Amino acid sequence: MSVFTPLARPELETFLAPYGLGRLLDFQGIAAGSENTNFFISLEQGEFVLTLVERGPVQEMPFFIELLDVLHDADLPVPYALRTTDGVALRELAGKPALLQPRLAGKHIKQANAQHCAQVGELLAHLHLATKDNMIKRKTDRGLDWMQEEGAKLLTHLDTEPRRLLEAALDEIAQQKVKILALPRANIHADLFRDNAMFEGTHLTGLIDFYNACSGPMLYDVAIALNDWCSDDNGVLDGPRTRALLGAYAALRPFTAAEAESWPTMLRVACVRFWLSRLIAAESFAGQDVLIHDPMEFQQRLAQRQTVSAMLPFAL
Ligand SMILES: Nc1ncnc2c1ncn2[C@@H]1O[C@H](COP(=O)(O)OP(=O)(O)O)[C@@H](O)[C@H]1O
Ligand SMILES: N[C@@H](CCOP(=O)(O)O)C(=O)O
Repeated sequence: MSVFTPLARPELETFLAPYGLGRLLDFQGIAAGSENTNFFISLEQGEFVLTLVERGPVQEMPFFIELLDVLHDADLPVPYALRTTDGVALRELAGKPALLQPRLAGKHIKQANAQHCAQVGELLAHLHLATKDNMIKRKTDRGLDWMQEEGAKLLTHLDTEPRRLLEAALDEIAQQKVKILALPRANIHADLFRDNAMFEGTHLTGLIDFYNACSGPMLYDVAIALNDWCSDDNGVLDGPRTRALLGAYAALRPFTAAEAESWPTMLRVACVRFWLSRLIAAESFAGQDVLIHDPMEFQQRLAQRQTVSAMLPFAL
């Protein structure tokens, strides 16, 4: 489980009172998630999620709150910080920054099909279109510099084969960095995995967990999503799901020629990002009661992305 900070009913009741949403009926810690403490909260006036921010860029909470307001105002299905009757969005509980958000309907899906992937592509394009002309600047703390720095440190922890794979990827990042950073930018989710989307049947009801969101190349966001939504169990990209996600995205925001050229590199960079963060998490949380994702999954995906056959549909 990942409830890092347990809460007692009286402190919750005191915290929730200023929202004016009625009495606390029930609350339950959420086991899923690996970064923050989350609770499902039932109040007389509805269902909510309380998040205590445990790690990561705590000082940048105003960015996340502003971005979610922008996306909510653009009618995208995202949570957003509710305000107390005095208008306060970011509060503190048990010494941690705390937010109350509406609970989105739906649940995560494990097995994605082409219909799910098309909706993910469409929503991702809407997210980028809603922010690309008024991007709220935030440099990611897990960008190319971070990959180069952490990757170099981790090389010595790896066996020969994965070390060669990572070395080649780090060399490519060094060579392609300028090109990657010059690609078209917007605010990006940067972690659009299956466990950050909610579905009712094949209908995408929401996107959650914006704590990796930043300003960055839109193509990077597409590559991150594709690597999770469209990989098979061997890390190979599945044709129908890949075409569905890319086609739905490009129908709303056509890719540029520069993006098409950088596509194979971007798929590899997106693998490196999560291979490294999972290796680091596996080392730092070993033996603890924290959800750790398997680093091997991204090692395997990176190995499979050495040759990329899926072309990016782009506007001429
Ligand atoms: N607004 C929300 N609506 C519905 N469920 C949510 C919402 N926010 C979080 N959850 C639930 O909590 C779980 C963990 O949330 P997440 O933001 O992914 O945590 P973490 O930041 O720790 O990874 C999600 O998998 C989801 O089930
Ligand atoms: N979706 C990621 C976890 C989130 O990344 P992090 O760097 O914020 O831990 C994964 O599956 O690895």
